[in-house]
Amino acid sequence: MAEHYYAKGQLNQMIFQNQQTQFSIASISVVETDIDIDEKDLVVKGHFPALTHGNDYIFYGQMQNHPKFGDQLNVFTYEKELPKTEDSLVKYLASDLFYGIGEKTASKIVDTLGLNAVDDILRDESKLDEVVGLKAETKKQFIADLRLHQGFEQVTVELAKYGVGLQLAQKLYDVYAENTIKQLQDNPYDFVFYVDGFGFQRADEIAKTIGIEDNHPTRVQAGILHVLDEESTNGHVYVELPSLVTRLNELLFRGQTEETKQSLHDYLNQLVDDELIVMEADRIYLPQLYFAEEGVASQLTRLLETNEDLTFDESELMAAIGDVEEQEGIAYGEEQYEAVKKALNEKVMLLTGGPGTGKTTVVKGILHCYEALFQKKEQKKQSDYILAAPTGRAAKRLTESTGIKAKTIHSLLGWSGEEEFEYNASNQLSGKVMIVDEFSMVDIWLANRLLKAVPADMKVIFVGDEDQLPSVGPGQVLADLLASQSIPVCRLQDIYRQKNDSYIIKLAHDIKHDQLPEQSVGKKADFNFIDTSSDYAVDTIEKIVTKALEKGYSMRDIQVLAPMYKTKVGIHELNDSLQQIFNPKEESKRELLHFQSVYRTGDKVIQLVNQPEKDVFNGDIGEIVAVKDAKEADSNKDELIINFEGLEVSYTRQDLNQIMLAYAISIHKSQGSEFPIVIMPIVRPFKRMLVKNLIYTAVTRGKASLIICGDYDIFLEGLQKGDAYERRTTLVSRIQAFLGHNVEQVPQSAEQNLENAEVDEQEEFSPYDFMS
Ligand SMILES: Nc1ncnc2c1ncn2[C@@H]1O[C@H](COP(=O)(O)OP(=O)(O)OP(=O)(O)O)[C@@H](O)[C@H]1O
Repeated sequence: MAEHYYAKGQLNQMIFQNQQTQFSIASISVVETDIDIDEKDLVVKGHFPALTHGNDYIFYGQMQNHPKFGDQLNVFTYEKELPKTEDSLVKYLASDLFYGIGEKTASKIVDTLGLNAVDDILRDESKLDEVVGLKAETKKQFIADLRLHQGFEQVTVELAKYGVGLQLAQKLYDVYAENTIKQLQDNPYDFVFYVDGFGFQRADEIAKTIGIEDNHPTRVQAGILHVLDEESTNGHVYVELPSLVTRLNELLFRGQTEETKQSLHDYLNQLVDDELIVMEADRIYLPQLYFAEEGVASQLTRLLETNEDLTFDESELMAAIGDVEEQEGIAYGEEQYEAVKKALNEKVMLLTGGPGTGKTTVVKGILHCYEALFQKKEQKKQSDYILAAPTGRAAKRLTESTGIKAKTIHSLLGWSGEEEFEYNASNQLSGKVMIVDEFSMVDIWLANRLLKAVPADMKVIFVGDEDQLPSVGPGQVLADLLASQSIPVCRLQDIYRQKNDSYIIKLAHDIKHDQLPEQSVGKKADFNFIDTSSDYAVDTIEKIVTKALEKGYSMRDIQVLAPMYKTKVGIHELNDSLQQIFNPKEESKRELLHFQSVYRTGDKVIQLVNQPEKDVFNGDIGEIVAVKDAKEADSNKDELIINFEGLEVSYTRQDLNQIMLAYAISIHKSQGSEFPIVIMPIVRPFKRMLVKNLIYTAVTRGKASLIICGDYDIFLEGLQKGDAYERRTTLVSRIQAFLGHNVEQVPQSAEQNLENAEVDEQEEFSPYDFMS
């Protein structure tokens, strides 16, 4: 901090304040400074909370000359000195910072406890009992507020010494509160795994400052976990030893020697002994991913080997299918009929096929035929069927198409968000048939959890499109199950939906089979490719959206999909522009500012993470129905109320990083959903991201209309890049090993780990614990 200037003073006026980001500009009247200025007033600018009158503040930072506003102090950190007179202390305690404390109560506190009231209460909460007439609730809230404000300020001052500015300090404080500094001194690497935006390099610099040596186990261990974490964020289940060694040497020991390389091996062995990583041959796993793979393989083996066979008469099956055909007004194709039959016969089955091949039709057939053949004598029991999907929207679609309530996998398993799943190996689900749709989206960790909860007499049918993107989390479970050739499969190839006039379906299947027109196909009934450069893509999309709205389509019908958040045609930019069209600013619409975003009543938003306790899940799309300010909300905090298909959920500012505007969403987030109109920019800045299964996933989201705008050559190039998302997994060989096919030797140490009673303890971590 030596290079920083300081200025001590009192607030004249808050010029600007963004409550959420805490970005503030204020004018202060200076009483003491080392800055060479003549005026008494100084503008200070940076990330700090609203200042209150009557307090002394000390700001540290760099001077900057703003062309329009003149000299300003760019604040790096600040300290607040507590009020020094009884009057100003009363004003401070009666300010908006302390909920429920008015001037009368504030005076009482100061009269009773004097000028040291704040310090005394922070040291010993029972001091507040000396103030007569304070309700228990008020006391509790006051102490919490005091700790929040005072604690945060103390922490920011300390953190500044380690080069951590106010914005990051706020994030650290949200997680560690008053333990922030202790955690920093014990193990700053912890921040990398639990605080969004806290990088390994920064932790490493702090570690150096506090004297953690290069070869210190804490550092090396953090480095290894960091590399494994990054790899799992990219979808990989393991890292190969040579590549881990290279990465670690780069990360930890620039200018490595053979000696450090050797010690790295020693650390790896130590970590294996401590069960913090698992090594199998030359592969290194985070334990939770290793055990998830083992779990999926062993659970599938259990089901395949123990589940009972069902027997039924073929003529009865034909009669049952006949009923469904009559109901639906269609004739089941041969492969569809075979799929229904196989699903009834097999204990576990994979049903895969591109769009419009009749996966849903087969699911309906399975449900109807199971009921007709095996529940003949009983009353129809819906409780025998479990239908599930990885996202809320996919579950809703499945419910609509089958007439049976489908749940998200998380809610099916009873996830509370923090504790274990309610349904697990020792408390399994009940039912006879489980069908899981959109299975390509299920990652290795969730697949393991799901399979554990399946009882031995339940049939399992996994439905998915193998050409879509793999799961966001690690693994590629559907692709691996198919590749294992150990589980019965039905692949539907014939296309039924809008057989003659749907170009979307034709395009999807052409992409799948690598048959692409060289020339832009231009306009079709349900498809259009509009040539445009990246400079005009946003404009073009705005025009298309405006036209669609004029034609009577609603915000819910129209979905823009893009592969990237940044760049001038990225999701953020698109959302900013499209918000003006879909839901422009109006007097009557309330707004809430959050970082760079404005949320207003009527906005379409997307949930970005699973929140099982609120029953909202990653990818759910909702609409803001109310914006409340703190005075109106029960929580006494600013709130957004979002309606997700009838379910109203409230979000305080703290929760707002869980949502974003959803006029444009990522292709990854669109998995499992379909929209009447899909608009997709395919432009040069996206080139790096565009690969076949990404484009295929986007194309297959459009139900009635798909409009691509951009550069046809970039589109073709993307479609020719097929393997960019290949993931490192070992599920195929594990399944084969468990089933006794093509057995690969599992090393002794891993076997021991498996037998070890601590396996369950390991599994309590989820890969999400390591992913931001
Ligand atoms: N055998 C058939 N004869 C006539 N129409 C059929 C047949 N099978 C399916 N269809 C129709 O084709 C359309 C697509 O079928 P379905 O929704 O079952 O396919 P899907 O594979 O689930 O498609 P998607 O993945 O795109 O949702 C539906 O309208 C369905 O009624």
